[in-house]
Amino acid sequence: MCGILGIANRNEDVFAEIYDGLLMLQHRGQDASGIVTFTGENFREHKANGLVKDVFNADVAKKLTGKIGIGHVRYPTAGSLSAAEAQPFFVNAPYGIYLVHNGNITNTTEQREKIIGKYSRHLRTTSDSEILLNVLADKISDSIKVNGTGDPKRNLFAGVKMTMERIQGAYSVITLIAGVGMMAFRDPHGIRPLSIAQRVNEDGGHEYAFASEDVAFGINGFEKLRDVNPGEAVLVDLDGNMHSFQAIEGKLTPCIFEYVYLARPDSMLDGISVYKTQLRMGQTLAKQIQDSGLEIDSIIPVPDSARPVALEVANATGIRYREGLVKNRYVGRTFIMPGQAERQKSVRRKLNAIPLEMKGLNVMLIDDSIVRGNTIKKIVEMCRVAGANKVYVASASPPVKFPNVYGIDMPTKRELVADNRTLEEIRVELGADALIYQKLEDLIWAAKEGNKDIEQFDCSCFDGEYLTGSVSEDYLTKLETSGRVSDKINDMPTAGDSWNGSKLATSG
Ligand SMILES: O=P(O)(O)OC[C@H]1O[C@H](OP(=O)(O)OP(=O)(O)O)[C@H](O)[C@@H]1O
Ligand SMILES: NC(=O)CC[C@H](N)C(=O)O
Ligand SMILES: [Mg+2]
Repeated sequence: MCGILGIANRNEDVFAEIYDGLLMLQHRGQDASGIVTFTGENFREHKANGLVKDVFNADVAKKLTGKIGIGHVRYPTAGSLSAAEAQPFFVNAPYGIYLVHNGNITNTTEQREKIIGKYSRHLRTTSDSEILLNVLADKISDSIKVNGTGDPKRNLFAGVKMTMERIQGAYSVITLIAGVGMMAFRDPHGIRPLSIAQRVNEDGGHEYAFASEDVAFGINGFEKLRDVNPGEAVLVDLDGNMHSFQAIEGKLTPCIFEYVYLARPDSMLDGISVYKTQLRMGQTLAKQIQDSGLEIDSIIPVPDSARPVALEVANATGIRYREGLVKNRYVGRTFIMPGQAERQKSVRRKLNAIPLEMKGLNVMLIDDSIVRGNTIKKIVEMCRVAGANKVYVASASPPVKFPNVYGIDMPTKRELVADNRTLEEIRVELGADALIYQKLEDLIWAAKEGNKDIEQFDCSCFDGEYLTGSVSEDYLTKLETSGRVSDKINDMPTAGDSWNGSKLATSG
């Protein structure tokens, strides 16, 4: 998961608004940030590894003039952690296109070969997003060859259609095109979120924005219009007009993990409130906790993301809710930290138990998810040291058993604590006195209640069912052997290095 954002203003420079919007999306990626604006003649770009607040400063703000621009916060799922792979990415033909991407492309090996071999293009990085951009550029060029340069909109939409026919995986994308405008598109399954917003400016003219989550709109006075449809492309031209094109027929199957952990609770994704979904997850989990017959003194959330679920578990069971773990607000999300050793250390830095809420008590810890088990294992240990009598654990989502190939960096089975273990074995591994997992059907119910038109969710990390093509056993084996992107700290080309095709064959 990354965060993407684009704003097209009519009168004012856009940098400050993109900056503020990216701050609202920071939870989606903490490794790198980037913004590019278009002045009417030139692009102005700045990107680097780091948080939004650290990457941009007043000098950069002065340089990034222009009324239209796009931005990105990165949490890598392909390639490496190199600063050269921070987004946006650029190709200078046709038009000059910048691209930001949230998701993960699964047929990169074959597409990389085509780009380098058949189309004689050069790729500078190991990023899947750079491949996506080059395929898009090729396809727009193909359309220009047939239709001429007269109608950029026609060429862009035709290019997106052909790209969607060639690229597989998950992609929510915003592009900035010199002399044309800003175009967003979403893969035919709509796996990652993307929405459109509108604002009426002082002259009564309409201005538009795109963002991964609508939480990025309000801060700039935009109001959400709708989600981008799966398989749809939407262009906002430099005159401020919006055009939409259903490039290929889509079927919405959004990633259910967005509602569990990735998105902010104050966001609405595809018509579903993340917060309300989490409350419903609390109701179903409460039933299982009640049925377990465990004697529980207090319900304690693992801050931050498990709070809404735990609150509702407490309401539904009548067991008191207590804040037994204090979070150090200066340490970021640990799940998306690079490197396993780093993640384990940061759990301890991040959370501390309150002995008063532990001593002699039977506590039920609630977390939104248990992935590698780093977080909960350390917390169980902490609660025992703080004097808890019994430490029970409940996860608001089912066991994570399968790699995610659609934009969450959990590519290998072996790192998942639920892999190849029975419930009892997981409990022992985590050191808990009891362990309860949400049932998948209950999680699906909790999300679906928010929008009954959605027939299916992408639940691949829970059930191993991959809804797009090209996720073969072979692809998964390759992922298993190449490991997590965020562990490839020693595998980092520096900004400006070029990587050749053969080096990249293993990078998914
Ligand atoms: O089993 P693990 O591999 O440890 O991962 C699961 C944990 O990671 C996430 O929390 P994180 O600390 O990233 O962020 P949060 O503060 O938003 O809950 C998630 O909420 C779980 O607590
Ligand atoms: N998490 C994401 O959406 C990542 C986007 C892209 N695959 C990258 O690694 O940079
Ligand atoms: Mg957490």
